[in-house]
Amino acid sequence: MPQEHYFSSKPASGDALRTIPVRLAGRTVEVLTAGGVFSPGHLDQGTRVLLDEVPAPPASGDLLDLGCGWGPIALTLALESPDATVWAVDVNERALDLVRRNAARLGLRNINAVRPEDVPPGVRFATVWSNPPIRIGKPELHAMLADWLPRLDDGATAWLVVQKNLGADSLQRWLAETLGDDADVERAATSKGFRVLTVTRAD
Ligand SMILES: C[S@@+](CC[C@H](N)C(=O)[O-])C[C@H]1O[C@@H](n2cnc3c(N)ncnc32)[C@H](O)[C@@H]1O
Repeated sequence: MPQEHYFSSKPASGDALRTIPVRLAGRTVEVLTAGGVFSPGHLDQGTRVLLDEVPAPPASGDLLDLGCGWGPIALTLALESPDATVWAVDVNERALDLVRRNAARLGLRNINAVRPEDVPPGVRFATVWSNPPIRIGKPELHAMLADWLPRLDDGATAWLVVQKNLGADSLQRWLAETLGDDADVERAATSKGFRVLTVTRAD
C-alpha cells in the first residue's frame, strides 16, 4: 500500500472525529477534526502566523483558501467576510467533509468546500490565503501555484505562509522569477520560523 500523507485523496487511517477548541476571527470555537488530515490535534503554528499577520479580507467577491485541510483559514475568511463567497479547496475528501461540517456547526453558509477541479474556471479571486502543501514536492507545489495565482483579480493579493526551513526563500525567488512583471512578490512578515509571502497581481 502506498504511504499515506495528509494530502491523500481518500485517507485510509482512522477517521474518528474529535472536537478541538481553536481561536478563529477573534473568538474561540469548537471544530471537528479527524486523522488523515493535516494537523488534526491543534491549529498549525504556520497557520496561526498567517492568521495573525493578514489584514482583514475583502468584504465581498470570491475568496480562496488553497489547501484548506479541516478549514481554519476558510472558516476565518467566512467569519470575517459573511457577504463573500469562500472557496475551500483540497484534494483530500475527508478534509472537505470536515470543512462542510465545521461550516454547518458555525452556521456559515458562504463556504464552498470542493476539489480543485470543481471550482468553475471563470472564478477570479479577490484574495487567496494559503498554508500551501510544501511536502507534496517542489514540481507539484510549483504547478499548483502556477495554476491558481493567475486567477487573482487585477491588483489582488495572495498571502502564503511557508516555514523558513522548508524553502520559503527559494519559493519567494521562484515566484518572483516565474510571475515576472505580472505580479509583485514580497516578504510581508517573519515570525516563529515562518515567512509570510505576498503575491500581488499587477493592475
Ligand atoms: C499545510 S496543509 C494546510 C491545511 C489547512 N489550510 C491548515 O491551515 O490547517 C496543506 C493542504 O493542502 C492540501 N493539498 C495538497 N495538494 C493539493 C492540491 N494539489 N490542491 C489543493 N490542495 C492540496 C493538503 O491535502 C493539505 O490539506
